[in-house]
Amino acid sequence: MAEAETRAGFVALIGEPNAGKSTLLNRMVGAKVSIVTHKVQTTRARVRGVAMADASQLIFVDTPGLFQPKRRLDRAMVAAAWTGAADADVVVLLIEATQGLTAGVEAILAALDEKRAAGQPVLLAINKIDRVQAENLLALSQKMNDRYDFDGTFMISAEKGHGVEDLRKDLAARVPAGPWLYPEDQIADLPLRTIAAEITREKLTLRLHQELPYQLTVETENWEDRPDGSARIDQIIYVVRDGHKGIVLGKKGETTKAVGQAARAEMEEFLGHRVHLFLQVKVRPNWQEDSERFDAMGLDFKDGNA
Ligand SMILES: Nc1nc2c(ncn2[C@@H]2O[C@H](COP(=O)(O)OP(=O)(O)OP(=O)(O)O)[C@@H](O)[C@H]2O)c(=O)[nH]1
Repeated sequence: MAEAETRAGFVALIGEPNAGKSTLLNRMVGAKVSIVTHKVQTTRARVRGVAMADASQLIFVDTPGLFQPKRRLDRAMVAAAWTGAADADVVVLLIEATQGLTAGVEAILAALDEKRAAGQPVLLAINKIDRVQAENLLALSQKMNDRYDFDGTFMISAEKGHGVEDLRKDLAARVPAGPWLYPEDQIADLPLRTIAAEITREKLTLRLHQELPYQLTVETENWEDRPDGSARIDQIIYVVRDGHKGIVLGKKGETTKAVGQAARAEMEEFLGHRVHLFLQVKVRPNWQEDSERFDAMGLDFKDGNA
């Protein structure tokens, strides 16, 4: 008997900030490749994870949150999101059951009407169903399907896992027949340096709350694998103003120290070996306007129409 036919394809997850894209990706892929926090707009790099579903390989393009672009960097993020969606074999629009058909979701649907490639299937996944009543959910599903011709509707809780298997199975059947594109054990094609920088940025965001989450960036400057199996990782936290340096450092450097400890622990868990992490805080004014940095973050500025 012939073996099951292999399939492989790209799946774009799109949705408003905070819809739960990273949570869903992590659950599908089964490893923490995209950073989840309670803050909106955490996905700055284009993160892809690879999930296996029966004989199918699903390559997820986790797009940055789609929102109204204000600065040049933001426009590049939106362009990156659409680039991912345009190339995908299947698009999954993730919305929040608690929010429903918001103006933001409307804007995405309008953009989909315009940009959707011929024959490109678009699925609707209503997320966070653990937080709403069943009858409200059915009404929302009806409303969404009246508004847009979805190829399928799934009700899920990315966090709790409800409905995720059904979505995975459906995606597995939709991607085209063909050889797998990634080795089976490969979970992400993001460079480890970027993942390490994202981990530190997540810890900073959690620690600093309201203070300046959107105005700093983290870069991994140096990574040295040591003969004893550990790694020395040097990172720089860039802030835009001198006054921010003190906030990031904290009294006697205690904020940076706590961030470093939390980030190191997570890096060790992710990498499976010991890490010596060194953090420095530097001022770099207007990094958001610095187009050279976009490539380093996985964003293609050329598509940014800025
Ligand atoms: N109750 C509940 N919360 C969820 C669920 N899925 C995600 N969340 C929470 O919603 C918040 C946002 O989730 P993320 O996965 O970071 O959302 P995102 O769409 O990737 O957000 P951006 O990176 O800002 O685009 C987090 O606090 C999650 O824990 C769910 O099924 N139920």
